[in-house]
Amino acid sequence: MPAATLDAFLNSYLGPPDELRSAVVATVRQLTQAATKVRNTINQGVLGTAFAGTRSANADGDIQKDLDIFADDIFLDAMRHAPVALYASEELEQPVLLDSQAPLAIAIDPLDGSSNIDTNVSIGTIFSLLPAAGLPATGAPDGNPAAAFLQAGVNQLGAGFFIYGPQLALVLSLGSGTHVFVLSTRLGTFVQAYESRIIPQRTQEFAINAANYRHWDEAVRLYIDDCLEGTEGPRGKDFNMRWIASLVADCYRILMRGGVFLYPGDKRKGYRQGRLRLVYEANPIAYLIEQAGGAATDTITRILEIEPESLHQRVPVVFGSAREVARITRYHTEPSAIGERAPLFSRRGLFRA
Ligand SMILES: O=P(O)(O)OC[C@H]1O[C@](O)(COP(=O)(O)O)[C@@H](O)[C@@H]1O
Ligand SMILES: [Mg+2]
Ligand SMILES: [Mg+2]
Repeated sequence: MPAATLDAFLNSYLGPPDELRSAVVATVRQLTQAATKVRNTINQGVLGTAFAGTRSANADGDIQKDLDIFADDIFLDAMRHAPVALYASEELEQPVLLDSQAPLAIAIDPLDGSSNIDTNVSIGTIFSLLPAAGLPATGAPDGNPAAAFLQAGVNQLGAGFFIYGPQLALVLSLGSGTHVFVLSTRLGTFVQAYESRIIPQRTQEFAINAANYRHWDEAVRLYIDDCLEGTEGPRGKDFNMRWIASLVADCYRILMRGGVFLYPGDKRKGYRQGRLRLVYEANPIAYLIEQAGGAATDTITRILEIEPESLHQRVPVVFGSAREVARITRYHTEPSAIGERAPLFSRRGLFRA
């Protein structure tokens, strides 16, 4: 039976006394309060006129909108009341040290899908919870607090995202399945909507920004070409395409009905490693996807096994239905098979679903 509320779910996760577990639970509770505040501001749209304009660039060179900064402030403030040692954000060059004795480190994308703010399309907040204990974290020998975040995504204690869409939903995994909670304004609390989502293994739907076609590597082009050829091509079936340009919304759709998402590296300046950030975008999304039976790679390597080299590093990302993700890896690792393709579709047997 699904737990009726997020509170019930968190209480059942708590189990016997355990410092890390209770820290995770306390932090998720603070995050939900902060997300509700951000949601209330988003609901104002342009009436919250303070959020119409743009600011300067963030650590990664992206233009920061006022709502990016506002959300960052709200979440940082909330984490001051949580057992969190370090707060790392897309919007801050360096992590903020909050409490050197606390057991957790949080990495966050406070406002994902910024380009959709003005267009009334779903946006979100992505977070990754890591252990801070035992790391050079709080007093790194080189004085670098970012070192706490340079651990592979398999170390995550939990991950999730809020989606500010028609519903305010929380997609959460604490290591046993990926669960969805929706804010009930009637009850004033998050209520479980889906317990343990399972992503179908196969799919006929892909998500990619096709405007970058000419910049992609050969393997990505061939994969998309084969999908587009539909019943007349080597896949022998028609595909559908979606691209919301909000990672949270594209991920939510895949959790609900399957599909595959690609943001590969490409030949544009600064895009060799794609656009998405490993520590606070790819890792938490990969954790949620794997916990739902899907797969996530950088086209070849499992995202969760990549050792980050820097806090804001980018990574190519492919995630979703496991068989489709594996197929995309084969386009990258079996170039001889790709070479045998058209005009006779001699790869037909290998690549047919
Ligand atoms: O505009 P593009 O190149 O299609 O990129 C869209 C992608 O960029 C992002 O908006 C990056 O996230 P931010 O908005 O947090 O920078 C993703 O949500 C989305 O998947
Ligand atoms: Mg983002
Ligand atoms: Mg962002």
